[in-house]
Amino acid sequence: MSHVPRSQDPTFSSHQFIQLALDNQVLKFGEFVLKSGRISPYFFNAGLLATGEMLSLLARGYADALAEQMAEQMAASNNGTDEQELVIFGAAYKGIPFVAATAQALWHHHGINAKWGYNRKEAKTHGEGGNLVGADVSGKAVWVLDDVITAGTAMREVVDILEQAGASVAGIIVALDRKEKGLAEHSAIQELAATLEVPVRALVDIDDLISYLSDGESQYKDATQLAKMQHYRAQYGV
Ligand SMILES: O=P(O)(O)OC[C@H]1O[C@H](OP(=O)(O)OP(=O)(O)O)[C@H](O)[C@@H]1O
Ligand SMILES: O=C(O)c1cc(=O)[nH]c(=O)[nH]1
Repeated sequence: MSHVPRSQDPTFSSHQFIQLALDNQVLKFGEFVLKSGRISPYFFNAGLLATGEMLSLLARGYADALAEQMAEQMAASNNGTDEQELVIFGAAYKGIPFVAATAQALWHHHGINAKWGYNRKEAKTHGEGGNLVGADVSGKAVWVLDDVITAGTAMREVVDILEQAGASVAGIIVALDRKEKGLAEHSAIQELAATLEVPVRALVDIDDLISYLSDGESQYKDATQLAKMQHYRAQYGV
């Protein structure tokens, strides 16, 4: 087992992330029923980002994107002298480990002491009760983190949960944007950005994956698979 000191941790690279995701079956090809009911020829199973290397790389991606957003906001406000509070929120379930790892990456790599929390899918009826865990989000503008966005249903649910808790959404970051139709003809990300009037970002998207798979050098290059993905995109993609 090799040890890479933290100071040498790589910055996020979409190419490396896709390579690791393919090598570890996080990205799989076949026939998958999605939350939206769509039948997809590919699936991103973020539950299999189950090593320290992959979790660290992903968390670095979220953290770098958040730090960039914070720097932009600071530059835009009061000559950059305002101290900005950062509250990040993981969407259950897969967003939960990612928000925790991102809070650590923000601290280690950017010196940002973010507050973090997440939701439970089933409200707890004993002890502290409720469906929110971690930092108090009431009255806060919160960045939401999730693994993947398809039709946007999960994200709309999280937005509702946060609004009911008295929070607002400051922005959204997902690891993978499948670039699919949301409620109408625009993509789920475009709809959320327009409705909430906040930045909505993805670390990688389906076009990155398709260009990776189309690369003649890639061991995963597969014309049949690519054709299936293009066919699916023609049906549901934006
Ligand atoms: O944009 P959408 O069409 O809503 O699809 C994407 C959502 O689907 C999955 O959630 P799911 O509830 O299936 O999984 P999880 O509980 O394992 O996070 C995924 O984690 C996203 O949150
Ligand atoms: O739309 C979904 O349900 C979905 C798509 C995907 O690629 N990965 C996932 O976990 N869920």
